[in-house]
Amino acid sequence: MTMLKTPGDKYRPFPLINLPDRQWPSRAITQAPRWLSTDLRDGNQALIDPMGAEKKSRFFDLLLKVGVKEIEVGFPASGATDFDFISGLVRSGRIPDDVTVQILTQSRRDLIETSFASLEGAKTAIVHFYNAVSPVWRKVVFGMDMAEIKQIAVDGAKVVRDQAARYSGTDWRFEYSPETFSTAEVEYSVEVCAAVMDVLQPTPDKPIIFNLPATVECATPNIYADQIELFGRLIPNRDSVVISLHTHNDRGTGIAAAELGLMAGADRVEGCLFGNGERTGNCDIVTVALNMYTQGVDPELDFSDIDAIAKTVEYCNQLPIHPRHPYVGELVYTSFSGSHQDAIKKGFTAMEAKNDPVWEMPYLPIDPADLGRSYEAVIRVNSQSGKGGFAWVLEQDQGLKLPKKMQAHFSNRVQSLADDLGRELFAEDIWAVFQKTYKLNTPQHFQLVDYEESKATDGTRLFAGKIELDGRERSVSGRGNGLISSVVGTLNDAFGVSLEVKDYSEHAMTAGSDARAAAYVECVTPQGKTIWGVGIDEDVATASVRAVLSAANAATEG
Ligand SMILES: CC(=O)SCCNC(=O)CCNC(=O)[C@H](O)C(C)(C)COP(=O)(O)OP(=O)(O)OC[C@H]1O[C@@H](n2cnc3c(N)ncnc32)[C@H](O)[C@@H]1OP(=O)(O)O
Ligand SMILES: CC(C)C(=O)C(=O)O
Repeated sequence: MTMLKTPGDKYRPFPLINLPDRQWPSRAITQAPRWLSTDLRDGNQALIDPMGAEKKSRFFDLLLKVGVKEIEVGFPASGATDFDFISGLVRSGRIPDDVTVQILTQSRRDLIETSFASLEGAKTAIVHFYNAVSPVWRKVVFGMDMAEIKQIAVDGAKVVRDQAARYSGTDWRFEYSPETFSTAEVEYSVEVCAAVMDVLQPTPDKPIIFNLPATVECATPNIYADQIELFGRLIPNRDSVVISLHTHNDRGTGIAAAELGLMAGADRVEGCLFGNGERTGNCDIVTVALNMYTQGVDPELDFSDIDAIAKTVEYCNQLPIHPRHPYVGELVYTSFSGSHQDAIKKGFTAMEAKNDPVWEMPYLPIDPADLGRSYEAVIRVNSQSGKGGFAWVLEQDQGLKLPKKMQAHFSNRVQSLADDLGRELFAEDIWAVFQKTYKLNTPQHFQLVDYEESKATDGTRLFAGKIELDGRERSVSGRGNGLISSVVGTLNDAFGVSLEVKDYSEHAMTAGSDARAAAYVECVTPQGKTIWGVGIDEDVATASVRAVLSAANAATEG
């Protein structure tokens, strides 16, 4: 078999929904929905090895920490693992008062009865029952017509109602899913849901949750939004109904569908952390929530330590999270390419300089620090990188802020190293080549001896010390530009090294090394060659002398 030249022979386009006065395209998401985590159910049923009690327990605690208030804890009728976990959880008293657990069952008497038994003793709980309603399932799975399918839902609702009356100590809530909603006729789903309402008699105080799943995502997300908006218009007693979204990601647009569904009037979103779930996964509620956050809307979920959350999720699911997964992947805040690095570095400088917290950052839609990520990984260096890349790494790692012209000078060295090694350059690679280029860790040709610094009455630093070469020593002293001129003059007069200083800068160091000041000097030799010198020292005046000596060493060593 190969891909068809005429796929239309095999596949049909999804029909559009006739909703010319649709409202959702001009709406925005302005508040957090109710969130339902289905990690322990839809996520769990999609795992190669479903979670046992220990992993389920850890996941449950994680969800509490994140702040999820409604948690689908399992499918009690699936077997002892889920039943025991759920009944154990209920009896343990580990369910906080503001958290409601939910279970799922097919709309079948025996399974519903088992499900209620698992929740016996709960203060409050949501019983979620479902049956598929769309044409292919009606025809292929059930071999039933529309009336018979509706009857499955109604019969299930009756069992749910009667079981709730039997276990009257619990404040029961109900959720019904017309499974495969997004591939069914909306009017028919409404008809089935209305029939369920007739049995369960929801009220505005005790509404029923209608979960409208894109069980298999088969259309663009605008169509799902149309279906949700239409359902909301047609369902009777809308104020007694909570509309819940449950999207899957078969076309890769499960998150977009949930977002458009919220714009279309839904109240609640079901999904899994980082999008685990059947086939291509459920809606990733982390991404939906953080998308809201980056629009200035509080999602009411806490992902401040996203890496710890990811670690627990990976452990429980035994599935890795992709390095490019939105918000959490290892590489999602990292730029390797030169122009991105340049823009990000400028962005951080501009953020430091401005006096308000509004995030204006090229290429980074969210501040990684909000999710507990450091800025270190924001820029990494390889052969695709530019000046901004290594300058950032030297600044983060060593506290050095290279002058722009010097970055251009050092750039060739970094580029050659990256090309030679054919791999990422780490901070230690860049620091090593920097030290080598500016003679920082090699035995110095010109040495500084017997030196000290003091503070002048105007607060500037005064330097006094000696330059030494091959046993010959010459004293230099002074401060600021005068000191640099004195060193350059001494090098010329006493040692025959002629350098003209073109540029000089210095700064206090805030990261990395123990030293506290760095100085950079751009010199030109009589032959017109540009040489940069770097000095690092506890004191700024000493750093500046060292910078000139570093240039002199480079000039004399060739
Ligand atoms: C889209 C979703 O994610 S839905 C959730 C799916 N999750 C799970 O299935 C996980 C847990 N499930 C299980 O462990 C098992 O399916 C069990 C134990 C619950 C039931 O197992 P079985 O009794 O073997 O039934 P099975 O699930 O295979 O369903 C087959 C029968 O139920 C019928 N059925 C399927 N879904 C439903 C439903 N929602 N309501 C009523 N009947 C249903 C089928 O038509 C079929 O009937 P048939 O035997 O007359 O042809
Ligand atoms: C049972 C429903 C909610 C479901 O999991 C789905 O349709 O994907």
